[in-house]
Amino acid sequence: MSDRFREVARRIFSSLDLESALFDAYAYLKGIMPLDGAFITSYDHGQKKARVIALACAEGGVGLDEMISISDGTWEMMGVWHEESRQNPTPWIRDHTHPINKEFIRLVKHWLPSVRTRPEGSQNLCCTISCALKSQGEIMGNLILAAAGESLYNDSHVEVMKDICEPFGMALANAMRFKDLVRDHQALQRDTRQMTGDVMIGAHGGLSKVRRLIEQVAPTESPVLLLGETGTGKEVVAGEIHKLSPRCKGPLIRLNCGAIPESLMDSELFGHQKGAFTGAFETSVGRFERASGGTLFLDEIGELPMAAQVKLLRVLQSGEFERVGGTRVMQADVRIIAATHRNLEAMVAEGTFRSDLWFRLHVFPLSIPPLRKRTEDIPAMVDHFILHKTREMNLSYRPCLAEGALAALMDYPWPGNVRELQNLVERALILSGGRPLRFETLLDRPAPRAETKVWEVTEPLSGTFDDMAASWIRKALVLSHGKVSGPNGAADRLGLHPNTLRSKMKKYGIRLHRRVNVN
Ligand SMILES: Nc1ncnc2c1ncn2[C@@H]1O[C@H](COP(=O)(O)OP(=O)(O)OP(=O)(O)O)[C@@H](O)[C@H]1O
Repeated sequence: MSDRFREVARRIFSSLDLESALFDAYAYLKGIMPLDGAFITSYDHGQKKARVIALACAEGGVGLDEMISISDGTWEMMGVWHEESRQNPTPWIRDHTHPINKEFIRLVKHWLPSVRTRPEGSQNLCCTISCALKSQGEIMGNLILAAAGESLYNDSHVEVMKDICEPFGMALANAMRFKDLVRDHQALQRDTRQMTGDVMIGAHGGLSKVRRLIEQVAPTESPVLLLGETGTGKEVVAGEIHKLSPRCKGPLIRLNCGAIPESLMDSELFGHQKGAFTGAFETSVGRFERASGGTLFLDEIGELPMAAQVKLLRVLQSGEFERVGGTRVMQADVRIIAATHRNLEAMVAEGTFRSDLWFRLHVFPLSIPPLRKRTEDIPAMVDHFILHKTREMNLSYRPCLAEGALAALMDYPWPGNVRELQNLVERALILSGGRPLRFETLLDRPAPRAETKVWEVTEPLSGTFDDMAASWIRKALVLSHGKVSGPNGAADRLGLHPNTLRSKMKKYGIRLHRRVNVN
């Protein structure tokens, strides 16, 4: 394997964006041969049109995916070339006098506005060297390298082309497959949204204020922080923001920060190069790259480990990131929506969430009220869930509600919010056997009632908050026999991270080398 092959392969496979990979390869090739532009094209023989998939020149890489009509004369010559390339893949040199190159200059002027504005004549001489790009024996397209001037390419450049056409062919095939996958994924997302209703119930009721805020923030690029109890619809709101944003044609990619082990978090966010760590058998694309041009929804952001918080902050500040084990700096082209059911401000005070990251995310906080505070939405939600669950469950009938059923729902505190209501409707449908739906018995259990505890103050306050906190820490240390971390340790009993507990012990002057006094 030649060094040229290795270097070009490394560059052309460095990114799923064919245009940036092509620009990387172009920068390398420009150092070893005359070069002003590199083009990856394919031809539609039915329509007699050329498709420019990507091009790279001094200004950078551009992904075009544009169809251009070609004159009949040129098309015939292209047909001959295409047929010959099928039989014999030797690269072709075309000098500045070749008629195809005259047509090529016309196309280059069309694709590159900067060429049009250069002094007349400076771009009118053009040599090209091109080769067919094949994958599994099929011609997928062509690589055309072009330089302004006369008779610039010779046999040594043919050897370069022979070396590099294979990785270019594979990269083109992968890029086309990736594009298909993205298209499939978007279609699937559309279908899923249609199946689940793709509507935010309550937009004109209990969520009307939320709806107004969504409409105000969606057109901007600002990060949004969604706050609300579990199941209130934070993901639904994130979807609405994305849908109404200028990024709506791009992907909406979700990462549940609470579901990824800490050791894999960097790789999930930023991707990794093959061999970056034990088990990294393949290069993997992270969520930042997958969300490129769209929105990255970071759910359960409060669960993001400290080390990952630092890295996320760095990306939000610089707009750049690298894959784990990679050397190439990539631009982050995403809009961030984060969500949490936790009190991030308290976490910042406690030292478990970085204050600088909180400031970055807290640009536009949007609170979604719990369902018990917008019971007016319950009837429409029940209707909506009955409609969609009967479809999903392939039921031939659509049951109605029994008398008093709605009243029972309106009276319930809904600790699990909309998700709990959705599950309840599904359970009632399964049990109904076609009879009117009733919920009373399903609700007949001691629900964990949020916000219903009545606090009674029987004693006056004695001491400050710090005094109380220090006293609790001492008690927890006594109960855990001085053990700070681990199961049944003081940190565990207090619901704190051991490091947080240690820093608080330092703050309150609590030491462990002698018996801890409770008071
Ligand atoms: N306003 C709404 N209209 C229609 N469906 C909703 C609405 N709000 C929530 N849902 C449905 O309720 C379920 C839970 O919503 P979602 O996952 O968005 O909640 P969440 O706040 O993100 O929950 P968690 O905090 O657990 O991640 C989903 O199936 C969602 O489709």
